[in-house]
Amino acid sequence: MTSDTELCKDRDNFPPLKNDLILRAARGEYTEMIPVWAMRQAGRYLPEFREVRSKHEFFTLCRTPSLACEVTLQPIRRFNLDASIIFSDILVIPQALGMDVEMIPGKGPTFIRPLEHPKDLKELEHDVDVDDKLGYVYDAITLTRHKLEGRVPLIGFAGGPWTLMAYMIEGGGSQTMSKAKQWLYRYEDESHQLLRLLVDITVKFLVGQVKAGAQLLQVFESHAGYLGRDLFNKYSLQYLRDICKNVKRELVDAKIDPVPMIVFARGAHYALQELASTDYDVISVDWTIDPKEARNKIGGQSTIQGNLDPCALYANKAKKLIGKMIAEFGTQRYIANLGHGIYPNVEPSQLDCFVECVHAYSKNLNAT
Ligand SMILES: Cc1c2[nH]c(c1CCC(=O)O)Cc1[nH]c(c(CCC(=O)O)c1C)Cc1[nH]c(c(CCC(=O)O)c1C)Cc1[nH]c(c(CCC(=O)O)c1C)C2
Repeated sequence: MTSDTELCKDRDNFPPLKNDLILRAARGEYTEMIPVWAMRQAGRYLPEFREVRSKHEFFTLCRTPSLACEVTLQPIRRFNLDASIIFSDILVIPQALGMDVEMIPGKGPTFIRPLEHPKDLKELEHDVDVDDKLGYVYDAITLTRHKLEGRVPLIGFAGGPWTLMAYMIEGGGSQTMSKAKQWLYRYEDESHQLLRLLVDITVKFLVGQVKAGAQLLQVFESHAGYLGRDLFNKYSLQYLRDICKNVKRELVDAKIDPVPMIVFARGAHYALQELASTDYDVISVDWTIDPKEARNKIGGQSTIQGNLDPCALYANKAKKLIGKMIAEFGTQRYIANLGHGIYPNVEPSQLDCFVECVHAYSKNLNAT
């Protein structure tokens, strides 16, 4: 038996992939049924996650490859999902830049000393060795690729630069993002400086994740909706575009096949056309966007991911809502998902119903 410590470093002998549905959908190839996964599929709605979590602090889970691997696999054991996503958090990048973040029960991630003024940028570690600081994520990815035994592809991820900037300034969640937006209006140059720093680190981090075994990548620009068209175009779009372009270029330069990339700019209705003109292969949309409108705006060149309201899983007639979503998106160039992360009080059986319904309905539609 090879130990976890050895498997964490073995990037050469991954088991062959048995289910490539999501990769085919991302590349625009035919899929006999719609691939499906759920954002935050590893998490508190699963009793087995709460059990592990009760014994370990959140960031200890992220930093311990065997634990991160275990909670990544939990939803894969239970449901017929078509992708796994490595258990980690978008806030590991601010941590790598030298900021302390704690997970406070009932409150969520909290920065001990958020950025208050542009002069605080000097305190960040500008020459951070990403591969060294975040090597624990790479080890978790490599180990998980082995332990998945090729059942489904493994997704790596990072936060979008504006979303990370917002957390670094707000110090945690916020209703308005008014402190972070104040920077955008008042300290334009310093905002761009911070966003560029985040882009550089994110590119290295995502390339490192692919080298470690990630088979797709998703960028979570979860706070896009706070911006509106003008601020989004100025402070998010170009940086999201650069991340994708640079990750793909660096992989080609390193003679590694680029992997499909997904962008989730939550709330960015106004930017669907622009996002479709970037190099991202998949545009992920939230539940407030109408499927047909999304298709029209995004066009035929990109795959769409989304977008069931996470609360629709509570409905007595969830199957009907899932059927409607599939009928509207169609079965091709489509990855079924929720419009945002699954909530902690969802019953695991409700996610099972989502997965099974997507598969059954789409197989049926493809057969007719
Ligand atoms: C399970 C979990 C995670 N993060 C947090 C939790 C719950 C904390 C706990 O157990 O105490 C805290 C945790 N981490 C964060 C939050 C949101 C805080 C807030 O804005 O109020 C919380 C509660 C920050 C965060 N973290 C993440 C995002 C982007 C996605 C999104 O928009 O939801 C964001 C915004 C990404 C993330 N976070 C996580 C994953 C795991 C992989 C999976 O999807 O299964 C991923 C992809 C894991």
